[in-house]
Amino acid sequence: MAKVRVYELAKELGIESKELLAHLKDQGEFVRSASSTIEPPVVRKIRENPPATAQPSGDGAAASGQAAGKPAPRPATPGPKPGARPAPAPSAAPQQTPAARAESRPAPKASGPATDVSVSSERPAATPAAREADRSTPGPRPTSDATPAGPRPGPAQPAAGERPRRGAPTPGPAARPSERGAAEAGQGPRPARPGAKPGPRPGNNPFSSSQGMGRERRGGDRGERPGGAGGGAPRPGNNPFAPSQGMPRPGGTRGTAAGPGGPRPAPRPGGPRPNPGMMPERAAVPRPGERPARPGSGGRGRPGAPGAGGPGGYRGGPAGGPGGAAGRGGGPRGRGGTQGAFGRGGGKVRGRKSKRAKRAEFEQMQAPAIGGVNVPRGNGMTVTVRRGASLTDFADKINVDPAALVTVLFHLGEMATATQSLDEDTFGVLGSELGYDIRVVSPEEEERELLSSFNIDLEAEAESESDEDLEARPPVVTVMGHVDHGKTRLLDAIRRSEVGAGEAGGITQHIGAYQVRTEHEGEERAITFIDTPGHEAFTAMRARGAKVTDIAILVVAADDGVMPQTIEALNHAQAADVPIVVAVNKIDVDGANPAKIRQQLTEYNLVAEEYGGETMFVDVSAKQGTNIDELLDAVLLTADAALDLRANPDKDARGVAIEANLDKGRGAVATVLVQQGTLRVGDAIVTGSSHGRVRAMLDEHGNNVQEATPSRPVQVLGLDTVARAGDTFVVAPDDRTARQIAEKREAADRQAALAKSRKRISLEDLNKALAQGKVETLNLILKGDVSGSVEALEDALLQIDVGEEVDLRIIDRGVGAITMNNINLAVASNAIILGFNVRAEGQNADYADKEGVEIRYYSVIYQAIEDIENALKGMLKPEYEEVETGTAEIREIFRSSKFGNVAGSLVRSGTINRGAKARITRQGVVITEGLEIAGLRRFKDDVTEVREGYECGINLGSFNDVQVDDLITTYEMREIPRS
Ligand SMILES: Nc1nc2c(ncn2[C@@H]2O[C@H](COP(=O)(O)OP(=O)(O)OP(=O)(O)O)[C@@H](O)[C@H]2O)c(=O)[nH]1
Repeated sequence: MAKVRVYELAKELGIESKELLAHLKDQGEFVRSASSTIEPPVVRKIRENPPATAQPSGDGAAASGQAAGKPAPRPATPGPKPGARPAPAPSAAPQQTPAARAESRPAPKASGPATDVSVSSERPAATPAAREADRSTPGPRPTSDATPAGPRPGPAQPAAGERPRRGAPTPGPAARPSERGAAEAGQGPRPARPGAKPGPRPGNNPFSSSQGMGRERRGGDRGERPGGAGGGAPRPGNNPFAPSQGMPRPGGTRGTAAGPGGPRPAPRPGGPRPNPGMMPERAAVPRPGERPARPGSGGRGRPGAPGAGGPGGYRGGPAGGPGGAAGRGGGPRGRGGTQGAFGRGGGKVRGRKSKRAKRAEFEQMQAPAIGGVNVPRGNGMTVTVRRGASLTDFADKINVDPAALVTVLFHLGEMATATQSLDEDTFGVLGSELGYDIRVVSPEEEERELLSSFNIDLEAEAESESDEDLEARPPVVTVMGHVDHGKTRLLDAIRRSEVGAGEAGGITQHIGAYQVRTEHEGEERAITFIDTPGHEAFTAMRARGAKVTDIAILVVAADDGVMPQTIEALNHAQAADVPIVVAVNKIDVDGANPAKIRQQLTEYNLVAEEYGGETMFVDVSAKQGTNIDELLDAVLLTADAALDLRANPDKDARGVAIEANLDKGRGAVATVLVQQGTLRVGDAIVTGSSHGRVRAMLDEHGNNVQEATPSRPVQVLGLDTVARAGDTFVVAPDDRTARQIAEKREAADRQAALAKSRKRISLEDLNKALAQGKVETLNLILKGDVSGSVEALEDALLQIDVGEEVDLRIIDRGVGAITMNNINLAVASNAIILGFNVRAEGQNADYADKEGVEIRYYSVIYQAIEDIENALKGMLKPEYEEVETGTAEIREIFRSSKFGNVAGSLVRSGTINRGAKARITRQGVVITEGLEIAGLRRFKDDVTEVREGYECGINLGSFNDVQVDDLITTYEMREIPRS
């Protein structure tokens, strides 16, 4: 094709050659004269964009005429002239209009018109602003409820500015992005706003089919409609129930006046019908959890908030695109069903993770994997568990699966089931692995926690009390001392002194404690005495965490001197930080040497006042009642000097159960000592795991009392079960709370009992405990059948070379069966009991077991010594463990010439098997051991075993020294592996 010359083109364009020449030169073309040739691309460019004065003519006119004329007749663009197409902001409009006009012609590719193109491409950037301006003007938006849904300028702008650029009328690639998705097309620069007449969107240019405006136009048109017709059109993102509606999907397109779908049936001849392929990628579909659009929110979304504003929302595009404008308020209308089919259902299917699930996921990501399970790290967090807690309890506290903890523990070398009670050490191992500081709470803390869960906060109560609330209360005194030094007699003497004071009726009842009044420095003062002498009761209560005693009277017989139990009692009192008053008793006895007692006790830090110390010593005779008043004076002086004994009587009572029993006529009876507050008849009370309403209260004289103030012991009637000595009591707000506290305590006790099934301390783990510094002293309690063997055992044990690290102490010894007191002392002192030919039987054995006290039985002294020695050296190798299989009580003895004596017995527990090993005990003392059940009969039949509750005849072979009431215990020896 021949090259066109300047004059030819000028002629074609209907302008003068020199004008064209000048224009070309302005454009930078290398032309000299009218006969110069012009390169075809330049020709095309000029034809497309002739100089301003050019009049369309010929071909070019046809082309340009089309370009210019097309937008105007567009029926769907009500109002706006093409020139107004950018719908610019008012100020921008005038300048932009001409350019826009020019732009409506075929866009030049050449650099010259590029300015215009750029202007035009910028122009839409103004459009959103205009739209926003329009949006803000109350327009013909029909649905007023959609108003709040109006596009927020803020979020819409940036994206809006972007979008039009992409959709600029520049043919070619620039237009394509718009074409890519109906989403963009639909929302783009088109002002589907009331008042914002649809501007000259690129889509108005029928020649820019490749601009992607077809769809934009669709969207725009749709938008216009609803925009004009208002927000009634449900914009996808507008419908909170249709998360995926934001898509300009076919449904929307076709939808009634619905949002983007407010359709122009034929947006552009040949324009593609919307199809699912136009939908944005699936991932862009807003999910339920992401949709920001609430009803009425108009689908404006934050830029980039998926689903915020219809299509625009997906890509962070101009929020409030067509959907944004059109869809507001319309969600529920239109074709909700269709929307649901595409959107909501899909959203549901994908589901949404709850915050909790997300958090758990996050935590799991942070969790260490031990043994293939993930458990969140504690990062030093303190977790408290109660005694006897299990992995399940701990798991509950840190919100993990108990099974995971079982696995973790297993990988740490400890085997435990999820519900098994664990000891402190095991929790320690687990805690340090997982980063938790697991604290096994003490009984006191546990009690505090329990009560505070019922809004009974004893600490806060105490803190809130001012000095004015507190009133002086009598001291509570316990009498302790060595056996036969006169404790009981002294308590009697004190009680009698009260009678002597003229109390009507005297103290006739033993209720576990009593109060006496005495004149002290001209003032009548009361003193409360715990009527159970000996440190056993004292330790029993301490073992339960109860602190009852304010002052201890240590009774020492002047004719006997300081004895082991004197020291023991003294140690207990000092350990409990209880001041001591020494009663040097039996001064009436010949040979009594009170001075010697004073001198002996100085070795134990009890220095008499007359020797410059702080301890008051009073010489008394319990038998003769000598110096009893002086003793009471000394108690009060010591109390006043060493203690601040005050309590608030004006609150609900709190205290301790001193004694309890089941009375045939009155039911469960408990003697309680009120420590704070005032206990009244009718109060709902809970002590330990028993509870009830105080039906009546009796004092030590048997008199009914209506109320008991601090330090007052009273017998309480009305509890449902027998409380235990040392159980604390509180008055609860109501019966129900009292019952619930009792139930919780019972459950806690059960758990604690399970945990205690692991021994407090045993010879087997002694060496480990010593190594860990848990114990520095091995406390032993010796019980034997005769005093000679006990002494021999004690002497032998004390001669064991125990080294520097450990102290071996024999804290109690005695003759006879192992009693509850022995066990309580072992509990309080973490001691091991050695039974030499004696045993703990029945409930005592059960109690020891429950409390985790180890009792070792021996019949040969050297075995006991060897065991202790080996335990201290860490070399104890126990091979066998004795397991009791049954007990039978002898009811009758039948003499048989053929078999010898046959013991007619009742099986008390377990089973008695023929051939089993047996021992005979008489009142807790072993009579003989190593026997065998040689014959076993039920009536006339020989049997191999007899179960609990059945009677039988037992023949012990050649052993005939059986008596009625003897206990036959059968046992077997089981090998136990050492850990
Ligand atoms: N002569 C004399 N005998 C006393 C005195 N006090 C107690 N006794 C006697 O000493 C013996 C033991 O007295 P208890 O009061 O039973 O001694 P205890 O310390 O309570 O003894 P246990 O209950 O076994 O621990 C009794 O026979 C009393 O009569 C005293 O002051 N003078």
